[in-house]
Amino acid sequence: MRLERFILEMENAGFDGAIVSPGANFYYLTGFNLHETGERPTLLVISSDGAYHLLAPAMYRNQISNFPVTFWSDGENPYHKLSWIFGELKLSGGRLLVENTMRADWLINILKLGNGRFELHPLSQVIRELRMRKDEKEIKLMEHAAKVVDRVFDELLTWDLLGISERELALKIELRIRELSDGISFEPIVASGENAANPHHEPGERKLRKGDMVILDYGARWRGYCSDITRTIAIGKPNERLVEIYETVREAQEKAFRTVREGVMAREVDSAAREAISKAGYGEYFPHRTGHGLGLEVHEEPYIGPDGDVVLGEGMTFTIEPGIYVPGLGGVRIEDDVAVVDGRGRRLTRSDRELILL
Ligand SMILES: CC(C)C[C@H](N)C(=O)N1CCC[C@H]1C(=O)O
Repeated sequence: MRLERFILEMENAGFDGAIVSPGANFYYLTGFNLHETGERPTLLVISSDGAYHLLAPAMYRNQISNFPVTFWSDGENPYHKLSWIFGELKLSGGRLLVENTMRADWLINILKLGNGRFELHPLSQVIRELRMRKDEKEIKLMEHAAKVVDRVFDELLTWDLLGISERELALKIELRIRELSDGISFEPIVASGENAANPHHEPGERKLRKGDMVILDYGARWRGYCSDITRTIAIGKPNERLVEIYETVREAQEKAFRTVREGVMAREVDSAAREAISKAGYGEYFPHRTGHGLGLEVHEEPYIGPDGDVVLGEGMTFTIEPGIYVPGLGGVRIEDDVAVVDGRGRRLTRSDRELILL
């Protein structure tokens, strides 16, 4: 069980306990998807002695079973109950891990209860090692999420794209992802023409026209796990320079993928892509890392950048997505999701990477 493995790691690292609020780590450890509790304090308290207890709003009563839990109702003070939980778990002080993204008001109240006796550290310090290595079941879920985005890509190539606005196309992509999966893993990016020079362009009213290169970046979620794909397509014949840029990015992506194997540093994958792009004279137009870990979150460890000091290992899953962005002209990005399986890189997304002219 994940929670037991986590407790072991936490104890080995010399921590007395952990406090986890809703989010990917909470889901990873409990299996409960309580992402919507908002401002209502919801906290998983774990002691390195092996005991754990959840504090949750009473309105989530039906979503939590077979787990030690104390509910609080609107109008009650949840921190009185949290204080009781600390007592039960004998957590009166010491070194505690806390969720990196915990709300400040919850954190302040926890510190008050600790009365100066808690020394807080980020949870990621211990949980990152567990989260980074996916087991077979997790990889299967990610494969499913990847299949959904591949299918959406196949389908969108049959849509009438000439004259559609970026916003409309992003909506159509989102709708189709929602029909085929549990939802989107992030708001789709549709960046056409000169807008494609912005890696995180927000789809707007610009309509797709002949000669455009269009970056499409979108993802699906399946049973908590994410996919993330980018393809760049051309509407009619694009300008020669953009075709050259496309081929450079395609080669960079391929070279980076071929570098993936167990024992290689994340930064080696990044430099394979970066070198190919720099050699073609576009180094200054590649402003971001080559990729990022992917799993319960769309951005997680290991990060595949120039400073990537993680040694790639079995079960790690990440994207490879080099890009070139030239202001006033446009841009190209090609992205696949990759898993390290049997020591080698395996592409989870498999859509065509040749330049497609519509
Ligand atoms: C959530 C993002 C928009 C997904 C996207 N595929 C992505 O991760 N990136 C696009 C440009 C670089 C990269 C990033 O690191 O943000």
